[in-house]
Amino acid sequence: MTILRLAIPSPLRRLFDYLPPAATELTTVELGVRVLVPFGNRDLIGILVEITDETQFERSKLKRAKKILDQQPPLPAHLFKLARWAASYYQHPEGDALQQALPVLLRKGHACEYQHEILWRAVADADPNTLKSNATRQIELLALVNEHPSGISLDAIKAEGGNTTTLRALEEKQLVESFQRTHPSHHEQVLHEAPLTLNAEQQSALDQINKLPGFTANLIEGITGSGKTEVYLQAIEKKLNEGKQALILVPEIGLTPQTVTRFRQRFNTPIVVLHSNLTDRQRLDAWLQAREGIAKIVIGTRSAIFTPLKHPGIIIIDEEHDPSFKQQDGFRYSARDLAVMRARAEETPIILGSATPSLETLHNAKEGRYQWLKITQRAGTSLAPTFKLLDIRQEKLSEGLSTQLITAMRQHLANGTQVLVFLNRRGYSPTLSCNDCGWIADCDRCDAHMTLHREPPHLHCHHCDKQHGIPRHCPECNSDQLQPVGVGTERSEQALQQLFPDTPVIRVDRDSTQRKNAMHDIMDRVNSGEPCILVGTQMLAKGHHFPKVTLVAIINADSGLFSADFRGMERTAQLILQVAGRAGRAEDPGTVLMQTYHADHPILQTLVEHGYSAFAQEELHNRKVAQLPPYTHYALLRAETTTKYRAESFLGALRQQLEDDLLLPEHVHWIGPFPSPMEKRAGMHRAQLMIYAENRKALHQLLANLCWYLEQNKESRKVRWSIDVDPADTF
Ligand SMILES: Nc1ncnc2c1ncn2[C@@H]1O[C@H](COP(=O)(O)OP(=O)(O)OP(=O)(O)O)[C@@H](O)[C@H]1O
Ligand SMILES: [Zn+2]
Repeated sequence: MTILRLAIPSPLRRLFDYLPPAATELTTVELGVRVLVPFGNRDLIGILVEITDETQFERSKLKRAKKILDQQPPLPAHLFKLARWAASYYQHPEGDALQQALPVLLRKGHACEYQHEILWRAVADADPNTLKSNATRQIELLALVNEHPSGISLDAIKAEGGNTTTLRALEEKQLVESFQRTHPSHHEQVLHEAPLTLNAEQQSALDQINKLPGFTANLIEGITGSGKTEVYLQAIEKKLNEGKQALILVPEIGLTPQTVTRFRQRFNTPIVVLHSNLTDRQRLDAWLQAREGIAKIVIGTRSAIFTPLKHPGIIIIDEEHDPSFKQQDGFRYSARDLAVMRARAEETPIILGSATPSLETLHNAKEGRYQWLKITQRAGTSLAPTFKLLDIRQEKLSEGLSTQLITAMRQHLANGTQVLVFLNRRGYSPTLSCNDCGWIADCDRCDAHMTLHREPPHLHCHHCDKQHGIPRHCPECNSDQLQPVGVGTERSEQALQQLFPDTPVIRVDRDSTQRKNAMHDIMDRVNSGEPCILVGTQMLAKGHHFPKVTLVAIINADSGLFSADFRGMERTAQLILQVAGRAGRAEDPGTVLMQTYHADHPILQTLVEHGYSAFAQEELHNRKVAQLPPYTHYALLRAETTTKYRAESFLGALRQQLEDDLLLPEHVHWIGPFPSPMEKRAGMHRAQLMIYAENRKALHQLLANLCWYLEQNKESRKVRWSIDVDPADTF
C-alpha cells in the first residue's frame, strides 16, 4: 500500500502519513507537490516529501489525502532540497519551513501557473470609418489602441479614460482584438545604457569572477563608494547575454530606491522587485515570472532566496554583512549562507559584496573558500574621506553637539555642501526623568526605559511597542520637574533647526519614513544638491549615494563599544564605516568627525587610522582566542515564561538531564543558563543557554537530541523555547 509522507505546517518536528487521494495515478506524482489533506477538524496544505509503503502508524487509522494540487512541484528539486536542508540545519519544523519558501498564495492553494498578460491591439485592416461620427468614445479608444501597435493592457486603457464596455463594442465590430502577451526568451540587446569603463581594480575583480565556469564564491571587499555595484552590473550583463537570470539580495529595498533605479536604467530586460509593499497576487506573479524565465533580474530581500529561476546565472548578495539577511524569529535561516549553498547547487557564481564584510565571510575568504577580491580605491575621481576623533570628555555639549562640530558644520554648509548627522536613537530623548527624586520612566513590561517622543507627544517602549501619554507630574514624588534626558533624532533635529535657521534640516528615521515613498522624496530633496542637514539613524548608513554630502558627524561613536554581545564590536565598526562612507562620494572630498568619550579606545584608533580590514584582522584574532565564531559554531537555546526565574531553572534542569543521560557529544560545550541581557521583555522573563562546538556535526547532533527532548518533555510546554543556530546576536 502506498503512503504519502507530508511536511505539514505545524509546530511539530515530524512528518505526517496519508493515503493517496482515491484514484490517483501515483507514477506521475513528483516529490515537492502540494497536497490538500484533512488535519484535525480543518483542511491543510502539506508538501509531499516521500512516497513510501512503510508507516509506523496503524494503516487503518491513516486518513486519505483529499487532492494533489500540482502537476509539477512549485519549487525546482534543488530548491526543495535546500529548503528541507535548511529546516534541519536551523532546527525548524519542516512543514513550516517549506511553506515559508513559497509565496503566500501558494501556501493557500492558489494555482501555480503563470497567467500571461492580456493585451489589446487594433485588427490589422480595421477601418475606423465604419464607426458613426457621434460614437466619440469608441473613436477615441480606437485611436488610443492604434497608438500602441505592440498592444495595450486593460489597466492602461482605463488609466487613459477608456472602459470595458467601449472596448467590447469595438471588439464586436472587429476593430480591436485581444492577445496574450509573449515574452522574448532571448534579448538581443540587454543594455539600455553603456556600462562605465571599469578601473583596474574593478576590472580585475570582474575578470576573476568571470574566469571560471560553474560555481565560485566571491567576496568583493570594496571600500564605500568603490563601485562594487558597477562590478555587479557588468557580471550580470554577461549572464544576461548568455540568456541567463540574476538574483540579487539586498538588505532593505524601501531604503535604497537608488539601487533599483540603477538596475532599471542599465538593463533592457524585465526586472521584478520583491518588496514588502507588494500584494500577495503581485508577489506570486513576480515569483512565477522568475520561475518561467520571463523576469531576467530578480531583486529582493531575505525571503527572495527561495525564488526559483528557470535559467540561473548568478547570485549577488549586496551588503552581505547586514544582519537582516538572518531571520530573527520562527525559521531562523541565514539567506546569505543559503545563497552560497544555492549557487553551488545551481553551479553559478555568487558575489558577496561589502565595504565591511562580516567576520564569517572574511574568515571564509582567508581560508581560501571564497575568492577574495579587493577594491581599495574609490571609483571615479573621488577620494576616501578623512577621519577625525573629537574627544568630548572636557566639552560642554549643546544638545549633544560639541563646539568643534558646530564650527565644522558651519564651514561645510558655507561652502555650499551638505552635512549628515548620525545618531542611532530615534525619538526626542531616550528617557524622561524627575529632577527632584530621580524617578525614570521605565517600561513595566521590559527592562528598558521608555523613549520620549514629541511628534506626537508620548512615551514609547521600543522593545515591546507599548505607548502611553506623558505624565505631567512625577508618579513618585508628584514634582512637576520632569526632564527629558539625552538626545534622540527629534531633539537633534530641533536643535539643528535653531542653530542653522537658514538651512533645511531633514530627519531620517523609522518615524519620519513611514509614509510610502517617503524615502524617495527625501532622496530627491537631498539630490537636488542644495545645502541641507540630514539627521538620522542607521537608515542613513545603507548604501546611499549622496554626492553633495561632505561632512559626516557621528554624535556618539561610543554607543556600541561596550555591548554585551560578542558581535557588538563588529557591528559598531560596520555601522561607523558605512555611515562614514556617505561622505565625499563625488568631487568634493569628505570628512568624518566622530565625537567620543573614549578617544584612546584601541578599536576606534584602529578603525580611524588603519580602516576596516585592520580592525577585522584584530577582531578575528580576538575571536579565535576567545573561541568564538567563526572559529567555533554557536547555537542559542532561548526560553521565556511569564514567571520570573522559571525560564532559567527550566534550562538548568534540561542541561542537567542531558548531562545525566550522557547525551552530550564530546567537544560540545555549554555556557549558562543565564538570564538574557534584557531579562524581561514584553512581559516575558527570558533566559538562554549557549551551546558551541568546534565541530559542526557534533553541535548538530546535540541540537537534534535537544529538540527531541524538548518535544517529549512536559515541562517544555510551559515555556516558550526556540533554537537559534548561528545567532546574529545573543540578546
Ligand atoms: N569605473 C567607474 N568610473 C567612474 N565612476 C564610477 C565607476 N564605477 C562606479 N562609479 C561611480 O561611483 C559611484 C559609487 O559607486 P557605487 O555606488 O557602485 O559604489 P559602492 O561600492 O556600491 O558603494 P557603497 O558600498 O558605499 O554603497 C557611483 O556614482 C558610480 O556611478
Ligand atoms: Zn516595553
